[in-house]
Order: sequence, then structure tokens, then C-alpha cells
Amino acid sequence: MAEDPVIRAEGLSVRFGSKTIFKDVSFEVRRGEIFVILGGSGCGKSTLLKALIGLVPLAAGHAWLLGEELAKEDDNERRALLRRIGVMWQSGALFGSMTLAENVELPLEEHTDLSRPAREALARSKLGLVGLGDAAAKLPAEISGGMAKRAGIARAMALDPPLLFLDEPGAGLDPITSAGLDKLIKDIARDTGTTFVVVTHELQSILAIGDRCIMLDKEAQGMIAEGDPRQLKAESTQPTVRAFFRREAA
Ligand SMILES: Nc1ncnc2c1ncn2[C@@H]1O[C@H](COP(=O)(O)OP(=O)(O)OP(=O)(O)O)[C@@H](O)[C@H]1O
Repeated sequence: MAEDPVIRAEGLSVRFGSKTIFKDVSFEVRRGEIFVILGGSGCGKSTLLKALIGLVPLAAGHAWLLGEELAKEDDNERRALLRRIGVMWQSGALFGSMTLAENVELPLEEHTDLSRPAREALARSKLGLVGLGDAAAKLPAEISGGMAKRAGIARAMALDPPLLFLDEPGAGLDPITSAGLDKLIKDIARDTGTTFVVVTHELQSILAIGDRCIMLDKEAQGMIAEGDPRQLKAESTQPTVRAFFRREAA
């Protein structure tokens, strides 16, 4: 029998007031894959991510994370489930007055009883994992944008989540730095078995890291494609999907 998916989304709809952002969105994310949520600006990618982790209410549908339905859990169970999930928000800045190591230690301080030396050692190992082993004592103002994203990933990984959400990780980075970040994400997925859900509209990134993807569309108010992004690029006949992947006018 196939393994249970890490995420199962069934018929998800989100509305803000009378405005439907998307409806009837269904997909599964399998263990260990890098799953990309893509689409043009304002189609609801970030909203879908927030809906999956319970930060935005569902108007319809059900979402299971790691086999549990967040909406059905009581507060304690919900908190316990969310502790098993890492998130790096697009705006998820590091705390400026704290070193990178202290930033990574923060979730450990909040959610574990580990001693200070144990927390420090773990933070150093997470920073090492993202290539920032030598920068642990630096302040966010002393590092580049690409390094800040890496530190954000290290912080999101502090509690060893089996599932990691990244909201527009390449935003604001130059193409070479962004490609380096893509390689890091692929390496982490391969080396740790972490499942990634990545929100992005950057085609190079999608093709470089995405094992599978869904594409949302503003006009359709929902999903217009699902599958291997390279295959969608080669084979899709849907005009908006083709336009996105081939950089053609729809
Ligand atoms: N809390 C909210 N209340 C009302 N409208 C909202 C709220 N959050 C998002 N929206 C609207 O929902 C739509 C989708 O926004 P969202 O940020 O999810 O899109 P996106 O695909 O992530 O876009 P981008 O790539 O530009 O970040 C937008 O029209 C946005 O204005």
C-alpha cells in the first residue's frame, strides 16, 4: 500500500468576505518531495500556505498534515502538530539584535527543555547545515540577503520538522544567489528526507527544485495544473500554463 501523504488537501476553498480567492483545490504531497505551489501574482499561493497551517480559515474542504486534520484538533494538539512543521515566511526577518545562532536557538528555547549548551550546539549544527557554520556570531545586519535566507531556513529547521514550508525563498535575491539557495534546498531534502512545500513564481527555481507542483490561477480562482513541472513545460496545452512555463503571451 502506498505511504500516507504528508499533506492531503481536499476541496479547499478560501474566501475573504465576498471574494473567493480559490476554490476546490485538491492535491497530495508525498514524503521527501519538494512540492511547489506556483502561479502569478495575487493568485493565492501564500493564502493557500496559510490555509494549510490553519492561519486562514477554510470556507470549504479539509486539509491533513502529517496524517492529522488541523481543524479537528483541540488547542494543545494543534500546537503540538504545528511544532512539527517549519515555516520560513517571505517577510520572516531574523531578529536584528540577536546573532544568527541566537535566532536559531529561539525555537529551541521556546519549545524544548534543552540546556543552553545543548541549544547552542544544535544551533551551530543547523547553521553548519546551511553553510553558515562560520557566521554563527554575526548579526543579521552584517550578512547578505542570501545568507539571511539560509539562516531563516536554519531557524525553521531548529526543531527538526519533517515538513518545511518556504514562502518565496528566492524573493529579493539575485539569480546566482537564488540558484545557490535552490541547491541548498535540494541538498537538505536529499540528505535529511525533509518534505518541502515551496511557494514561488520563479520559473528557474520551479524547474530546478520542483519534484511536483500545482499551479493556481487568479481568473480560474483555483488550480489549473498539477504534475512534474518539466513535463508541464513540455506538454501542457492549457494556454495559461504554457504561457507561464514557456514565457509566451497567453
Ligand atoms: N487577509 C486578507 N484579507 C483580504 N484579502 C486578502 C487577505 N490576504 C490576502 N488577500 C488577497 O488574496 C489574494 C491572494 O493573495 P496571496 O498573497 O495569497 O497571493 P500570492 O499568489 O501569494 O501573491 P504574490 O505572489 O503577489 O505574493 C490577493 O488579492 C490578496 O489581496
